Amino acid sequence: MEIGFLGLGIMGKAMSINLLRHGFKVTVWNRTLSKCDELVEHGASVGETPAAVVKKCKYTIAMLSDPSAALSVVFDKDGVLEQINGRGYIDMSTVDAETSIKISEAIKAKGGDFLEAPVSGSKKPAEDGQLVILAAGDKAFYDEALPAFDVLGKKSFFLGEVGNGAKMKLVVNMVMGSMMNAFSEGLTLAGRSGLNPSTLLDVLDLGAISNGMFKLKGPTMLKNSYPPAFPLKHQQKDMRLALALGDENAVPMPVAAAANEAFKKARSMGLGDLDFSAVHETLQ
Ligand SMILES: NC(=O)C1=CN([C@@H]2O[C@H](COP(=O)(O)OP(=O)(O)OC[C@H]3O[C@@H](n4cnc5c(N)ncnc54)[C@H](OP(=O)(O)O)[C@@H]3O)[C@@H](O)[C@H]2O)C=CC1
Ligand SMILES: O=CC(=O)O
Repeated sequence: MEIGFLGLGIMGKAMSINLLRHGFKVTVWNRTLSKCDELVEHGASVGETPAAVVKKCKYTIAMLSDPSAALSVVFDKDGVLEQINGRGYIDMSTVDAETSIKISEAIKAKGGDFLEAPVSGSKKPAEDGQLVILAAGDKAFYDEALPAFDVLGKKSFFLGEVGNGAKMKLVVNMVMGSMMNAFSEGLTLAGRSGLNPSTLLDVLDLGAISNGMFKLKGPTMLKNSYPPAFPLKHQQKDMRLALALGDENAVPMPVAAAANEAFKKARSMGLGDLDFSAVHETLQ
């Protein structure tokens, strides 16, 4: 079955290669078209525009940076809407519920099917097909897309109406961003107070707050090395969108708000394209 894929950044590249490796025929598009070349080497075809990809494929997946990119690819000239009638569209980007609902309504009005399906898990889980997929929208379309989700992820959740996937993803990343800041502060405090921060990593790993993120990011943070798996600018976008969700629901989130300030500071220091663990540098 032919699947379309729009957006070949860190995540989209890994995910589309994974689909190709598992026997799907994939047609790709990326705003910077030259990034499609590597996918062609893996067996993909290329569409010149989002509309051209959608026209060829039973359904098309998108993995784009933020709400404005997600809206632009759907609504602009040569965008998804022009060819969606009778076809499906799955937006796996991390956006807010309002953006997702706007896209869903436009696609349905044009006779297409829609799912939002943001993911938890970073570059390596994307490469290994170990993402956690947070889908919502048309249930029949979800069932149809399951063979692709089974390749991309280790578990898919169907969360009901459009918006619930976006909200779940933002809550998860709000917790993750707050944890990353607490972790950075802990590493810095350990070092400055005369402890060996590597020993702190061992102690944390043996206790009740042991987790994959500390284990994975801790050793590189101690080397002040932040190769981008999850770019810091995207983590700050997720904190911003999660805080807006908190505003809407009158949920006080002082911890997340403080973490957002740290990510903003990191962006102002020019660290937005590094991994989100580079927020550690704001304390150095
Ligand atoms: N990296 C991670 O660990 C994870 C990321 N996510 C989420 O997945 C999404 C993608 O992340 P990631 O792959 O890391 O991001 P990247 O920054 O690596 O890639 C972003 C992609 O969006 C495209 N893009 C940006 N702006 C536009 C636009 N205006 N019009 C069309 N295309 C555009 C880029 O195209 P171009 O190449 O031309 O710049 C690129 O293909 C984000 O929403 C992120 O929050 C979710 C889970 C994990
Ligand atoms: O959105 C990022 C992730 O690691 O999940």
